[in-house]
Amino acid sequence: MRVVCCSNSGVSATLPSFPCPRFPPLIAISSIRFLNSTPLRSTASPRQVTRMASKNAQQDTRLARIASAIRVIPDFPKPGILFQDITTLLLDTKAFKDTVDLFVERYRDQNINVVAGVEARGFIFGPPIALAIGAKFVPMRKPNKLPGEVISEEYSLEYGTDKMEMHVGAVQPGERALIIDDLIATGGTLGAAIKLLERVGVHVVECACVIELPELKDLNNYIPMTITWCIEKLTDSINMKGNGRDRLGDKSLFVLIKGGA
Ligand SMILES: O=P(O)(O)OC[C@H]1O[C@H](OP(=O)(O)OP(=O)(O)O)[C@H](O)[C@@H]1O
Ligand SMILES: Nc1ncnc2[nH]cnc12
Repeated sequence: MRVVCCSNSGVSATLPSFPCPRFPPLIAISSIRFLNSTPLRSTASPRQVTRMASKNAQQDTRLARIASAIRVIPDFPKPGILFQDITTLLLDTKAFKDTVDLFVERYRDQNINVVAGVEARGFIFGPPIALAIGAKFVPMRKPNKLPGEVISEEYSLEYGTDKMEMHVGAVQPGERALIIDDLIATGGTLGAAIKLLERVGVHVVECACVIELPELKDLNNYIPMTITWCIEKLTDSINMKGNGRDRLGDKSLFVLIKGGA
């Protein structure tokens, strides 16, 4: 999987993971990571360089606002989970608009016909993006929710399995799709959405999420390995190469914010 973090600017924000009191206030950003920075081309004129620099600064501000509008609630829905709560992002009209705008800016010239949103939180971000880029919105639902004929795909959760469904006829072979969800953890959910669309001949251009969580199994893997290997893995993570690279196979993933484990 290729992971792209707000690659237009080369910037993504990082959410802190820290012990919080229950229902903490809106979090502050601990750091902003500069990733995949697009080098300024030597052929750019001074005016172009200034314009690019000011665009990057504008995107930094937007990502900082988005990151600080996401609330982290420890031990929800069960002990040990740091829940990334995007409902507080929806309360901040500017941060919500910035979130939608960043996706729209990336996808509006990509000839995308379908925005597929994953239930439930992909239904929040998907429709405004679909409307803005002139694509139809297709809901990817939990089982037994869609009334018409469906195709379905089973996928693994940490414990057990789940199923995702899509209406037959909602998409056509050859269409170009963007898959939207709020968050990627194991990648099982997005993987199922990719399979469903590809089974009916749709080209999945990219998956996009607001937040990416690091894969816990990656972190566990650090423990028994050699110090050199650990340093390499950590360097990869810092450069956004290691984390979650295999979660979606070779499919590209675009994320705005890196959440803590
Ligand atoms: O990458 P994964 O490990 O598959 O996890 C990510 C999924 O988990 C959450 O949804 P959840 O299943 O909690 O459903 P909900 O949005 O209906 O609450 C989240 O909104 C993603 O859809
Ligand atoms: N930590 C988390 N916060 C919010 N949604 C999630 N889905 C899976 N893990 C999650």
